[in-house]
Amino acid sequence: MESIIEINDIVKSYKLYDKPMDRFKEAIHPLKKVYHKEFTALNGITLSVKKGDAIGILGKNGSGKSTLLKLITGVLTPSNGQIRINGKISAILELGAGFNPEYTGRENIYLNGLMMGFSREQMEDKIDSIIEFADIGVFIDQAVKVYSSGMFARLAFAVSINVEPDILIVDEALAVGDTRFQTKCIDKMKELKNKGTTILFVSHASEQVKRFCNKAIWIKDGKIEAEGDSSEVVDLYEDYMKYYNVEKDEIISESTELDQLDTPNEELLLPSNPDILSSITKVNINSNKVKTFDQIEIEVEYEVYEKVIVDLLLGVALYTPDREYIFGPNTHLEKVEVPNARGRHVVKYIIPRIPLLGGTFQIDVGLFNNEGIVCLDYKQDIVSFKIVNKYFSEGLVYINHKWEVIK
Ligand SMILES: Nc1ncnc2c1ncn2[C@@H]1O[C@H](COP(=O)(O)OP(=O)(O)OP(=O)(O)O)[C@@H](O)[C@H]1O
Repeated sequence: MESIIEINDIVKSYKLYDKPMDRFKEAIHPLKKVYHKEFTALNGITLSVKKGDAIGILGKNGSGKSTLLKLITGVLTPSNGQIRINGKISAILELGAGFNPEYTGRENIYLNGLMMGFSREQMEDKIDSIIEFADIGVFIDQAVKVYSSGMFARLAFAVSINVEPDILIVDEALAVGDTRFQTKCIDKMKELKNKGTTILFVSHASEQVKRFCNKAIWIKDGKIEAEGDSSEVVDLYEDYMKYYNVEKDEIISESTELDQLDTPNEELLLPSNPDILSSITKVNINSNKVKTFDQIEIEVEYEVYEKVIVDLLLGVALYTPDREYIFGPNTHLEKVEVPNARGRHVVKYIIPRIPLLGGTFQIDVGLFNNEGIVCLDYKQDIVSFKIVNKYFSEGLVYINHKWEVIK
């Protein structure tokens, strides 16, 4: 298949000056004295992106992700190497980039359209759907300098995904939007992906990359450390982050505390924040102390505040006390339908024979939509249980096995 982005051995170095004045001194020095140090942010990146790929870009802070995206969009030029782009790019880079702060939202839509090569007439056909998607009310006719980061994200998304790009670049922009808007954006991104748009997607939530992207690259210290199937690259990256205890952002969404939700009647609790579409209201476990091969039952009660939440899924994850992830199935992957209409629902998760050996284990419960990309509610360590046995084996988990004496 043809490649839409070809990157060949690019290097990007920045000049670092100790003082702003040094830049000026260097520019005017008659003997061309050097006042800067070189810092190489990207060092020999080679990458070929095929049309229709959704590529996740992983890497800890400062690893060079944004630099790579800025090179692809042409905001920066490489110090060395070549980039070949074979289509129209629409990018959501830093919030507010590409907007004129003095112009209104509406004027900025036209401005962005012009930069993308659309005429004013062509933009006139698109403006209503862009404004509807952004959904920022009267602010659309206010200067964007008064916008909140959430409004910026809405406008930037609305423009970028409504201008029929061949390549859509999203750098962390989803993180600022509220749940409802995130859902809308993911739906639209999926639609574009299905139509063959190539998507480059940076997210600190590596689970989002696993679920949305088919491929991923991991950038470490300005070089590609791993690339390939998104699930494999995310696992490698997560292992590294865990092993080196590298700080990373939590994926956990805002959530309401369970105790305040414990109501005796069947009336739905109204969330304090209209952005909450669904919440986990109770989690029970059948027993806090069991033996290996006993049955574990976890009952999850949750509420849906929308008429219906499309693709609602429930996940239950099992962890050791030091947050080693043991097992985390979800209803989407296992094609189980859970109730998703307005109301209070209860779903039971059953492990008929728990194979874990002794120890204390923690349970996380999460509600998501969009195949697990958008988190609606997440409760970490919500219940725990202990496994106590008479000594019969060692290790974390009992694995079926047999012994054969050969000689
Ligand atoms: N204009 C600049 N001048 C000097 N150094 C820069 C400049 N822009 C970025 N850098 C440096 O280059 C490195 C890579 O930055 P980049 O923003 O690409 O990383 P990132 O992976 O996108 O990080 P984050 O996840 O924090 O956004 C960092 O060490 C950063 O400090």
